[in-house]
Amino acid sequence: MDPILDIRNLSIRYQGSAEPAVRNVSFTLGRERLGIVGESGSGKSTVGRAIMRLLDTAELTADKMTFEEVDLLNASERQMLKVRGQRMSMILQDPKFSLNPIQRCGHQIAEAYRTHVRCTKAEARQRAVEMLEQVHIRDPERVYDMYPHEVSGGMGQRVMIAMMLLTSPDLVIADEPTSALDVTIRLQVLRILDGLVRDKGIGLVMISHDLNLVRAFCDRVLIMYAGRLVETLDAKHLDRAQHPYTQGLLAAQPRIGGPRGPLSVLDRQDSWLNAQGEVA
Ligand SMILES: Nc1ncnc2c1ncn2[C@@H]1O[C@H](COP(=O)(O)OP(=O)(O)OP(=O)(O)O)[C@@H](O)[C@H]1O
Repeated sequence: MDPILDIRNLSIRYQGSAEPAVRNVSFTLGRERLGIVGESGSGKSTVGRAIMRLLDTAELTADKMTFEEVDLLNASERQMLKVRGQRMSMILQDPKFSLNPIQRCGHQIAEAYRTHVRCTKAEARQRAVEMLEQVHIRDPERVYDMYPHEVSGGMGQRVMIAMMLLTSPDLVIADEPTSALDVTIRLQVLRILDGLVRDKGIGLVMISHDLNLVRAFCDRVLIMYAGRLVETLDAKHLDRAQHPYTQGLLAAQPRIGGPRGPLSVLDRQDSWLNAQGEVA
């Protein structure tokens, strides 16, 4: 089956920056959960925003960058408006910044529905309530009428996912979707995302700092370091990592139940990148 995403040699340089934020990154995505892991500033979110074509202030080059039949390098903004929000969606870390603070949660979902589908206000409301049910909100009529500041972080994140599901996207990019949530709520949100991959066959890109989370949740993992893709591994075979950066990340993970001792600290080496700045 053709991949949902096919990216070859993607490089991105922000205007005014001497160094590219992303260099020669290549990967494909099928109907699977793909993790992108790396430290802060390694370029993970830049890759996510590039796929959505949300980088106005950056120069982007690639040999190929396609989403299904859409050529993301050459698509017009008009085409992208149709693709973005309908066939591909993004979930960000904190719903507080994504939801409109002065509109009731359900109203925001209903209005989003009406931008895509011609229908009455009552039909849009009905659809919004159904979406809230789909993300396991127990009392959807009540949550429909709540303002974003009245719902918890986990509930807000589910409202965002409900909004995203309106158009049955094929690709979801989740950028640290659970970092602001406590452990039990995090599991609920992950279960919903997992259901989307299993039941609806979407492709999910999960951007995260958390190697343990990605290891448990994803099928494959891309490891980024200093804008480069240093390694791609099956999540269940992370322990077979060859690159010293990945090995260092794994060694730096605290282990519950293991012997206590000082946590290992990642010691970066210039030799991880060669003189041309490529992965050694
Ligand atoms: N709008 C921007 N303008 C200029 N430089 C930027 C911009 N956004 C990000 N950068 C730079 O690009 C590099 C990659 O940033 P990016 O946010 O993609 O990293 P990240 O791995 O997602 O980090 P984090 O985990 O902290 O979100 C960093 O050096 C960052 O400072």
